[in-house]
Amino acid sequence: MRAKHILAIDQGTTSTRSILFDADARRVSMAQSEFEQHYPAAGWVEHDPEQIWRDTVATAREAMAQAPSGVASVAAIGIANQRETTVIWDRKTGQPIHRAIVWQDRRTSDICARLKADGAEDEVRARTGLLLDPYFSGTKAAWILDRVAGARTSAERGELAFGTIDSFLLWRLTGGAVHATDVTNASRTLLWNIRDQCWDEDMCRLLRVPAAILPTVHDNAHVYGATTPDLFGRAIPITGIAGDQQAALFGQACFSPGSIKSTYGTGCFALLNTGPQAITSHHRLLTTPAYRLDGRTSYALEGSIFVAGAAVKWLRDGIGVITHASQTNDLATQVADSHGVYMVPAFVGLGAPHWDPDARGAIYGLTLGATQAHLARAALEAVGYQTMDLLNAMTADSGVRPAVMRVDGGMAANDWLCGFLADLLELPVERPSDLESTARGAAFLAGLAAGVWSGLPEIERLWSSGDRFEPSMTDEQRAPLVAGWRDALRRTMLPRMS
Ligand SMILES: Nc1ncnc2c1ncn2[C@@H]1O[C@H](COP(=O)(O)OP(=O)(O)O)[C@@H](O)[C@H]1O
Ligand SMILES: O=P(O)(O)OC[C@H](O)CO
Repeated sequence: MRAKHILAIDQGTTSTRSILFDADARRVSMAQSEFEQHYPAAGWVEHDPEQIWRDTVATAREAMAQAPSGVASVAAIGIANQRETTVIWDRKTGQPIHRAIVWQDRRTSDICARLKADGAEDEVRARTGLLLDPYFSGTKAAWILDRVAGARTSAERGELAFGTIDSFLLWRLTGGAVHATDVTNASRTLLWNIRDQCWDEDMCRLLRVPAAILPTVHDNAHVYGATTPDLFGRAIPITGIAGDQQAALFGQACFSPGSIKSTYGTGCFALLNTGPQAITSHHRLLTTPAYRLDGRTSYALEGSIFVAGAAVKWLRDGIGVITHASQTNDLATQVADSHGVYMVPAFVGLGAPHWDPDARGAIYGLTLGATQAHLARAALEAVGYQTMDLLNAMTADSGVRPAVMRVDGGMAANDWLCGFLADLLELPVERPSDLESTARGAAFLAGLAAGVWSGLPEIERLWSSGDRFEPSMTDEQRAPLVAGWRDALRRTMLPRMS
């Protein structure tokens, strides 16, 4: 093994992880900290940026301390982050002026509905690859500027900085020296023009976000800056940044057009690499940069499902049906089917391909025979059905039916889910030996810029397969299950459609 280590910071929706990788992309050490979710009103979700910052520093220190050679061997840092989550801070003090508004937050759905009614959506899609949905950062930033006293004026004077979590962490890690982000995070704001590769003045005007608050945008593998020496004992270069889902695509070595990965964390995000071509979706998927290296962009079609593991978390924390997430695997296996129970996990609205911010979760088909096991199975099945809907939309848009689906994220540890996915997608599902693809992707990007790895072919060779799940369900078995899902989905959206 060569001596160089890369520290990857994976700042996710529910936890902050720091993982040290060696030059063979093997995990050396890891530290993780779960943090508090704030729900100040129905449909609102916030995080405390100070807690995220404290956890980032603490987990990074812990991960490096666990390694035999400590901080000394760390060649570079890579950051992957929950995307869209919005922070605005004071450039002078470095203090956030409001709690971070999380990607799941629906508070700006009225603003989006108004813009849609004004006919802005086609233009928005053409410029940004996105749709008008409160998911993205732009309307969240405008909301903060409107609600915090004096913020809009300060923003226009250039006194405030906007960033997704990567940007906020970069600012703090560099002691306020660098206000930057990468192209994947920029592209989730509704303010970044994916074709011209610049902040879009018209979009800034439309969403009322002053350009003065926006960060500089770079390639994913880039020397962004260095940590202040007081943090970890010496300055460490920060040389890779990507939104977590793009980082996972990179960590899964999905470099060729037609390769696809699906990450099952809080939500589920499937990204299909479409190469240098930015495909416009006709099925309400997102067009998004997958990564930009040496100024060359590879694009992806993305399907975003807002609730995957979060439904399992709700079974555990919300209604106490289970005490541990992994129990869902055993429960699903105990029963022959879901007993006609369907869960539509629209807890924070529905993402792709429906984009219905006002839909809410529902459980259908309950009879007196329904048990805890059927409920757990229905929660897992819902994740499968939603992934199937995304894959069908991707195939319709791109003409590509991938040969295999690579999966990762905390929920991909669930064998039953992986088997059900293979059956529904009618594709082999491949799970890497280590599920931390997001962190590995951030490490790969940082390692590329730091000279630890020479290029994509070398990284491709470092990817290692764990388990493979082959489809075994017949069409006759699949058809009624899917019909039941379609019916449940229709019922969930129906009350507001009529
Ligand atoms: N064995 C399992 N079966 C089902 N769900 C699981 C399992 N293990 C973890 N999860 C779910 O996965 C999520 C955690 O995955 P993770 O990748 O850490 O999420 P994030 O990065 O979004 O914080 C939680 O929502 C949890 O409920
Ligand atoms: O925290 P995750 O892994 O669910 O990812 C969140 C996404 O980046 C939101 O777009």
